[in-house]
Amino acid sequence: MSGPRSKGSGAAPGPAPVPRETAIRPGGQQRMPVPAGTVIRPGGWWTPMSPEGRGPGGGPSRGPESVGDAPPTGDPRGPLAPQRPDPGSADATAKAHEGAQGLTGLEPPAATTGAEDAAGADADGRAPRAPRRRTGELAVYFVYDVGLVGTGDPAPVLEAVLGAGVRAVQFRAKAVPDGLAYRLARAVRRLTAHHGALLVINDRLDLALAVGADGVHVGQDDLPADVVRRLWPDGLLGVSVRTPAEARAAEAAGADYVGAGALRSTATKDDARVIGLQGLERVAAATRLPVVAIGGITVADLPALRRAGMAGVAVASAIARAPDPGRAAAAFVRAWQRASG
Ligand SMILES: Cc1ncc(COP(=O)(O)OP(=O)(O)O)c(N)n1
Ligand SMILES: Cc1nc(C(=O)O)sc1CCOP(=O)(O)O
Ligand SMILES: [Mg+2]
Repeated sequence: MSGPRSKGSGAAPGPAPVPRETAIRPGGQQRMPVPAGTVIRPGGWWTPMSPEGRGPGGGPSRGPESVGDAPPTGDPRGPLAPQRPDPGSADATAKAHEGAQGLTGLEPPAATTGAEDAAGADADGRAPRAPRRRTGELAVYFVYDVGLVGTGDPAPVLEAVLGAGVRAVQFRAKAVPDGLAYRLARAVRRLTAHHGALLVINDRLDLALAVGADGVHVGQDDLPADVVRRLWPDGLLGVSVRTPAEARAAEAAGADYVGAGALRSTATKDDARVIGLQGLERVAAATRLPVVAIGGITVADLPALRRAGMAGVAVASAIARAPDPGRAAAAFVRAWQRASG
């Protein structure tokens, strides 16, 4: 669903089964088709790509075959352990995409995970809030960029980040083979659901549906926002904008929030166009939608971004590349609370 080759993170296609470590380089992105007429309903490995070959937090890289070693959810079979699909659920849809590797560890749709309270129960504490009503949880929105973190087990980074109070994760996998992207996204779904956090998939409606994500984020060169909204009426929909006009169009198309940026240039997305703080302010003034700033954001930016009317910050490298991602995430959460108080 992305435009022709978004830059900033890409992967060399890897053979099946999952390669032990897949190098992430700019390149093409494969697609997984959504069957026509699909009814759309809401719903570990660790091989970070640091030049030193060390994982976030300084730990060693681990191969995918160690997935079952350290289950994040208490499932002794590990994060990709088989789950029984609910017929008609996104899980069942996903099973159809399993292929020869037989991994079936898809988390059920969010509405049935049992994580509803943490996932945002209504004031009465009974009914889970629909993803579209949870934009307040985008305050510190972690972009889990496979180009930064690698194709290894998402658990160490995400357990740390989610444990630090981050309530929303975007899964961004550029130029990653479909099967691998699916398995990674499924593991991320499992972890986010366990923590009651939102999961938004970058670019790809098909992948979002396949793993039972809460939403999808599309840019100006991706599948048009009004088309996504028509196909997924209940999904949380984010749209990237740079101008007031784009923000108004996103609102008209049915977006739930806009991602605005870049605040500054960033190695995570080398084709990002900088609009700066003033550009962000202009976007915020043009729409009633929550505006999430993105692009090179650090903790020190949060007070100014809050004053500029931002509803949140989307952050990749300042967390993923930090020596201790959990600590970095906690600093963002604290700084946002302070800036908002
Ligand atoms: C929260 C948020 N805002 C903006 C973007 C950028 O989306 P896009 O312009 O489609 O670029 P890619 O991320 O697809 O390269 C985003 N991902 N998230
Ligand atoms: C994914 C993305 N979109 C951008 C935009 O300007 O639209 S900037 C960006 C990268 C965000 O990562 P980091 O926090 O490492 O800069
Ligand atoms: Mg995009």
